Amino acid sequence: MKFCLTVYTEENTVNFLESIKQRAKAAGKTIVLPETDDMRTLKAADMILREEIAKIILIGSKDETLAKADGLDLTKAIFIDPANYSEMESLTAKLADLRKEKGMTLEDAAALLKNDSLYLGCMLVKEGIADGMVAGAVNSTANVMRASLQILKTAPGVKLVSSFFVMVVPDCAYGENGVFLFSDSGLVQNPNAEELSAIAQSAAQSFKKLVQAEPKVAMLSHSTKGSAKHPDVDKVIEATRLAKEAAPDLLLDGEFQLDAAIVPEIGKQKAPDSPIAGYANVLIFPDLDAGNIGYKLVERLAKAEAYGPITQGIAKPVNDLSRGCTAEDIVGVTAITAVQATND
Ligand SMILES: CC(C)(COP(=O)(O)OP(=O)(O)OC[C@H]1O[C@@H](n2cnc3c(N)ncnc32)[C@H](O)[C@@H]1OP(=O)(O)O)[C@@H](O)C(=O)NCCC(=O)NCCS
Ligand SMILES: CC(=O)OP(=O)(O)O
Repeated sequence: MKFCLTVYTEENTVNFLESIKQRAKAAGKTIVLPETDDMRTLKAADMILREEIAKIILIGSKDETLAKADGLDLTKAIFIDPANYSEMESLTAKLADLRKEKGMTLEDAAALLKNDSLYLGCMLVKEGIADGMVAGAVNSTANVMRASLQILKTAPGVKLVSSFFVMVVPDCAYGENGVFLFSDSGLVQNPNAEELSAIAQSAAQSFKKLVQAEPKVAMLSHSTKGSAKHPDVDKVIEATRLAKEAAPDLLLDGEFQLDAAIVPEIGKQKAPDSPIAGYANVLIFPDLDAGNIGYKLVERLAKAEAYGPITQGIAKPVNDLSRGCTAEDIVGVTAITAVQATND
């Protein structure tokens, strides 16, 4: 089922999220939330189950979790307790086999699955017991991503896993009526030109899948079309060239300063020959410092909704959260994860 998202009103937050939730509901996917000790996660599970956005697996003891979840309805959650889960032995053998070249023994795998719910969650996704995982309310991004990268690996034909945020900016006419994709704001620390080009191409696909509109991709820099000279600028120019070569049909251009990328009048002034200057809805940051600082600025100062970091290029969807997230953020990222798990 497809929902048209090309028209946003000033209530674009509601439109984006509601559309994603409807698509998630129709998909009927199962998502594992491994951070069961976190109250925001339990509140999110309650909301997700009540709204029937996805089926939920919680990792941990059912009795202990229900005792903590006073006032919440988690009766429809599936509990997987590492202390008595029937598949533990088989998952242990599979994990040890997967990581044997890295020196992992059966004992190591058993200890990891028993003590680290991120690894157990990723194995549930790997084995198809869950369709995706959402974590990071408690764990750092590096820990969430390391577990998923080690177990799930990249999708076929993809060399690099990276991440993005869907930013829904209130009262904003820029981008897709205030909806943007920012990448990479969470994972790849210092991409070279080739990696930056890969990030841009993945981000365009992610935008198409989630926002269901035509991506217009801006390669961001502190320079617009040669206005500044520096090796950092050269990197973005080369990444732009590589991305255009690899995906000639993509509406992608650069290098742009942020204003030239999203403000039509400034785009026209600084880059008059560009087909997308001033109209970009996918913003590719030159490195993780810029991307992470950029999304937090827009989230905190413009009061934007920030969904992510969402992973792209991974074999199956595992998504991270900021440790500063709310229960509502977890609901949104879970819905996005369920949509990512679909084939449409
Ligand atoms: C995610 C992160 C931990 C990976 O770091 P790392 O040091 O490469 O981790 P590891 O060496 O343990 O790598 C784990 C595996 O993932 C692979 N991998 C790492 N990054 C990858 C990427 N971007 N794409 C695909 N595979 C990747 C490695 O090759 C390795 O595979 P292997 O163990 O099968 O050989 C690192 O990129 C990171 O810390 N990023 C920043 C996260 C962060 O703090 N963000 C800010 C807040 S959002
Ligand atoms: C995405 C991000 O910045 O995560 P955290 O705030 O948890 O570091």
